[in-house]
Amino acid sequence: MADLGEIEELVLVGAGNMGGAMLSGWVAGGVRREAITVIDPNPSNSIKSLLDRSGIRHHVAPPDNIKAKILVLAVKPQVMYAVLDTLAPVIDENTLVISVAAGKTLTYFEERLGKLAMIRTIPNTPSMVGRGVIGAFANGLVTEVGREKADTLLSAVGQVEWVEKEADIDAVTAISGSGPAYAFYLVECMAEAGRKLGLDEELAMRLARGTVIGAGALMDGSKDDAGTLRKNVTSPGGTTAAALEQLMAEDGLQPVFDRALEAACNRSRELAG
Ligand SMILES: NC(=O)C1=CN([C@@H]2O[C@H](COP(=O)(O)OP(=O)(O)OC[C@H]3O[C@@H](n4cnc5c(N)ncnc54)[C@H](O)[C@@H]3O)[C@@H](O)[C@H]2O)C=CC1
Ligand SMILES: O=C(O)[C@@H]1CCC=N1
Repeated sequence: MADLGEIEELVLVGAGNMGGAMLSGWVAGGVRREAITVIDPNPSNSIKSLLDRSGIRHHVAPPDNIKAKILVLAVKPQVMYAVLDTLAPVIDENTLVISVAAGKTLTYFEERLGKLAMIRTIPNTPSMVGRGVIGAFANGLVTEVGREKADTLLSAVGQVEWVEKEADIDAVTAISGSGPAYAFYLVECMAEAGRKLGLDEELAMRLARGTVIGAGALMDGSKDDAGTLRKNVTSPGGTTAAALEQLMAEDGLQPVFDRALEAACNRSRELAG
């Protein structure tokens, strides 16, 4: 495992939700501030204050006095094309490129940046609190050392899962990339159902939110699988069984999740172009 303190010439392009989360993780994890350059024409106030506090170099456009050893691309897929056109000054043949953009394939990057060592990743928003899940795929030009460095950088914000086939990244995007939204939607639905049962709206939200947070923490500390944890809540003939009978009626939520994740996976493929 490489050491965050040994990272050199790390250039981050786009310091929004994802780029900003990674930047915070790197700073907290010990990447030297001199090793980082941020390129973002319009960083949020919180990122500006992190940059000011930590004294990290910041540019509104790619400077011509730095060659990135590692270049992290964290702009929206829709602006990626225009951004890639500006990056020649910060890239050479030794640059390792790491993309976090949904959908954008390694072929897309190779066609615009040339044949470089490249890693396509898909993180998720819990990366903001160091609890992300990050899917990653490396092309054949990534060395063992490059992969270790990338693993160390990504591990600063969460759990890294390497996949063997690039196509799997679309499915990873559908589960863990977009997945936090499904969990938040579950909280919204539980709270709304509680409100309909007569509870104060804010109380219902506190109960739903606390329950999902608590269930996550319980799962985190447990060796049991999700099904066993569910069965532990479910007394025969009790309240949970009554609720699950509704949730699992006919095929239950599975067909809904099948359709939802298929839609996300397809959208990820569409974003490739
Ligand atoms: N938000 C999410 O849950 C996830 C997002 N992603 C991917 O992460 C990437 C970034 O998404 P977010 O962080 O959510 O977007 P964001 O909008 O929060 O951040 C994008 C950042 O890029 C900056 N930017 C715009 N034009 C630029 C340019 N020409 N040069 C440099 N920086 C520029 C913006 O000022 C902004 O700070 C996207 O490609 C997205 O697909 C991946 C997984 C999850
Ligand atoms: O919705 C999106 O396209 C991005 C990628 C995964 C999560 N957010």
